[in-house]
Amino acid sequence: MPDPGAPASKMTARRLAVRYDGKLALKTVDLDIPAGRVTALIGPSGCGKSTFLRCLNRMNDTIVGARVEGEVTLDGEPLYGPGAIDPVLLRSRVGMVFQKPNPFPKSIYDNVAFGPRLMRRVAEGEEMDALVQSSLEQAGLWAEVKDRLDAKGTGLSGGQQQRLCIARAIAVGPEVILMDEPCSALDPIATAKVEELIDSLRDRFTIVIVTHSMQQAARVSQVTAFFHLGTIVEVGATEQLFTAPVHELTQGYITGRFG
Ligand SMILES: Nc1ncnc2c1ncn2[C@@H]1O[C@H](COP(=O)(O)OP(=O)(O)OP(=O)(O)O)[C@@H](O)[C@H]1O
Repeated sequence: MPDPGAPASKMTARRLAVRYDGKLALKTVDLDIPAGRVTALIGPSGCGKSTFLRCLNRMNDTIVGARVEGEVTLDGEPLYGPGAIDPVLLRSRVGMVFQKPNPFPKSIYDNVAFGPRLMRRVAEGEEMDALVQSSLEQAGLWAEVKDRLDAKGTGLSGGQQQRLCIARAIAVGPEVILMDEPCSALDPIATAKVEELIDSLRDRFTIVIVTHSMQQAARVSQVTAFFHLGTIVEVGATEQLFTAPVHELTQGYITGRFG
């Protein structure tokens, strides 16, 4: 029987398959992504985690030779095929934060204002100032940069740059934030800050994170999906998956026997 307390699915994937130059990288994956939760995607290198993540905001469209089959929905609306959401609108609803912090070579302020300006979301001046401030506050960076908003974003530390990229993603008002190994280029202190931030954001956003660190998945996520050779072997509540995995392959991976 369905659990009445379970959150609704914000996004769903059905029979999702991806080929690169004809070679199958993701094989008929089904996954429900619950609203207002952090979903972690784990698994050995090359198992298809990033490929899956990129399907959730059509980033695979930008890769020559990539072909996506199957269905993905956002609040029930299709991302692919007839009646699909416009990809530009989709990327404002489903934002992305990459492995390596990639601020634009612009001021801290202009980094955050970039998306809202492009989409003509808010007027310049007070309204934009307020949006920049609130985005930086939500990303836990405001206190550190409020006196130097004109300084280059690229001059910040790695951890600050990654939080700036999160502020930039937040500024366009997304509903879902995808993160592809967002801490892999950061030191442990910067990592801890970003992890705290992820936890604080899940009230307002649905988050999907690819991580190589099982400790990180256990710390930040409520749901974990274990990928292996292009398929999902097991998905469930994070605590359950790490303490009592059902599948032998999951057990092998989380105990470090392979991967
Ligand atoms: N742009 C691309 N062109 C061709 N093949 C690709 C491309 N991106 C990924 N692949 C292949 O698709 C498969 C899945 O890769 P993907 O990067 O999604 O895995 P991953 O689990 O995220 O790996 P990692 O943990 O190492 O980042 C791999 O065999 C990879 O070589």
